[in-house]
Formats: sequence, structure tokens, C-alpha cells
Amino acid sequence: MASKNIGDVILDVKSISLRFGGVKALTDISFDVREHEVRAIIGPNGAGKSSMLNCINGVYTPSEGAITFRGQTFSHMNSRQVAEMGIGRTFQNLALFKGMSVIDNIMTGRNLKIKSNILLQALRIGPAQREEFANREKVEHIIDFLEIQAFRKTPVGQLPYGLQKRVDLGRALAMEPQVLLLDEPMAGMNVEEKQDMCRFILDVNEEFGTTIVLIEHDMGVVMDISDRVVVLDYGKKIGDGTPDEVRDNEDVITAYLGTSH
Ligand SMILES: Nc1ncnc2c1ncn2[C@@H]1O[C@H](COP(=O)(O)OP(=O)(O)OP(=O)(O)O)[C@@H](O)[C@H]1O
Repeated sequence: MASKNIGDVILDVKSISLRFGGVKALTDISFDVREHEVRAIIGPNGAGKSSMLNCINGVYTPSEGAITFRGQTFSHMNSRQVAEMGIGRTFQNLALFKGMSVIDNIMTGRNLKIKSNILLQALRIGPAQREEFANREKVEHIIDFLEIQAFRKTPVGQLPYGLQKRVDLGRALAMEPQVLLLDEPMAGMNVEEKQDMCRFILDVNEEFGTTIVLIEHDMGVVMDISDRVVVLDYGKKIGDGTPDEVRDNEDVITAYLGTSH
């Protein structure tokens, strides 16, 4: 991987525990994410990866611990508040409007950025009109960046799965997040689609300077594109380091040998 300027800690996860009734999904998890890095969270099925992402994203409230984003600590924020702070995400099961066009789906990602009131927006006058032009311009830039110009007006449900994942990425990028959480961005993709998605993730990281936190099952991909990797198993952290360090970690090897991964 080309050297890049990895900065200070932007996201600090401190002693997070999460329970679902009797199930301990996460136990005392701590790790940090540095600005501009690609940070992966890996682990066997049921290890707690999605639960961790959902805590960062405000979907779940941890039973213990706190998360600090750019110096601001939170443990009870909802998803919208977290998004407004600058943490965006994509979803394992696509959260797109299948009947709407590519461009309109990506525009929904701009909702958080809209400042004019709803009446001005409906009348498309004054600041609302200028704002809509600016939003359209941003969205068109994302469409060019993701090389999906040919499908701008196509209903998302008619696109192949790999392209739908790309639109989902575009929707998340439209909110201009500082940290982007990607939940299995390569799941269900063929080799070519995976290669494309890897390229786009690295381009987002390099060209937009976006910090990336991703969950991914494909080990080849994780080891290729990540700067550092956190490994979870049964809700506990068993490894944390560079791809090489994690690859040589005995606990990680044991956890993975005991599963189908
Ligand atoms: N909403 C929920 N209610 C009850 N238990 C849950 C819930 N979500 C997750 N769990 C449990 O918490 C544990 C961690 O699950 P989680 O989905 O976070 O793991 P994961 O590593 O993302 O798994 P996978 O790779 O299969 O997606 C599992 O034992 C799971 O059954």
C-alpha cells in the first residue's frame, strides 16, 4: 500500500460492552481509529462485528463504555445525531429505494446537509434553489467518481447487485462523512465487482481523505487494503495491529482455524 499521512486518533472506542438479554455481544472492547486510515474489524460469525459498528453508529446504546469522535464523547446518541457529527455508513443489506433512480437515491444522502426550510424547498425559490443546485453538483461529482454516469436515471432495483452496492456507497459519500463505516461492502460480489469496490474504497480514502472503518469477511481484501485490523471473537478483542501482526497472532489463527473462514 502506498504510504499516506495517517493522522491523530479521530475515533476512540473505550471499554464498550453490549448485552442482548443473556447474550454478551461485546465485552470491554477498546480500539482507536486514526484519521485517514483504513481500519478493518474482522472475526468469525457472531463475533460482534455488526454490533460494534451499530454502537459507533448510534443504532445500539452500549451497556458500558463510551465512544469519542473528534474529542466529543458520546454513549447515548441516535443515528441521526451521529451522522450529523460526521460518521456515515453503508449497510450489509442495502438500504436503498429500489424504485427510485440512482441520482435520487444518492440525493437522499444530502438530506442532512439541507439547511433551507421545507416551504422554500417545495417552492424551489431563493436559497433553497441555490442549495438544490449545489447539492445536485455534489451528487453529480459522486456519480462521476463512482463511474455510474450511464445509470444515473435507472431505477436502482434494475441494477446488478455490485452496482447497487456502489450506489449505496455513493449515498453514504453524499453526506460528506469524515469517517465512513462500511458493513461488508464486498458481500455477495463476484471477483471483478470486489476488485472495483476495493479500488473505490481506496480512492475514497485517498482522494476525499475519508477515514474508513470496515467489516469484511474476505481476508484477501482485508489484508490488502487495511492499515490496521481489530479482531473480535465471541464478543472479545483477541487481536489488534497491522495485517502482518494480526496474521501472525496465535489467538487469531486459532479462532479462524476453528471456523469455516
Ligand atoms: N438484535 C439482537 N438481539 C439479540 N442478539 C443479537 C442481536 N444482534 C446480535 N445478537 C447476538 O450478538 C452476537 C454478536 O452478533 P453480531 O451480529 O454483532 O456478530 P457479527 O460478527 O457481525 O456476525 P456475522 O459475521 O455473522 O454478521 C451474536 O451472538 C448474535 O446472535
